[in-house]
Amino acid sequence: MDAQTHDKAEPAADDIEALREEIDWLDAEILRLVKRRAEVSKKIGAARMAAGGPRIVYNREIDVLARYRELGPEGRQLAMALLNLGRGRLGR
Ligand SMILES: C=C(O[C@@H]1C=C(C(=O)O)C=C[C@H]1O)C(=O)O
Repeated sequence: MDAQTHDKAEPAADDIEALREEIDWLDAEILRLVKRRAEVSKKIGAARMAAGGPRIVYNREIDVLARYRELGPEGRQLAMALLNLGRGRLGR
């Protein structure tokens, strides 16, 4: 069995617990990064608005949407959720 075949094989029941641990770790990392992203985005928005700039910079948001395009419709939803989280109360 080559590495590729092995990668595509179903995990044995014994592997499930280890894979779940990896998912738990990944979710914790994703949550940490999403929270940090929202914090940074809010900081930029507050600084820009304090300087009299706009609340939203559409060309930057289009770039963000493009980054997630490879994930299809879910990528768009994910990118929109990230952008919305960064707006916080500023965007409501
Ligand atoms: C963070 C910024 O402010 C807003 C938030 C963005 C984001 O969360 O990626 C992108 C563009 C802006 O509408 C920015 O201008 O870079």
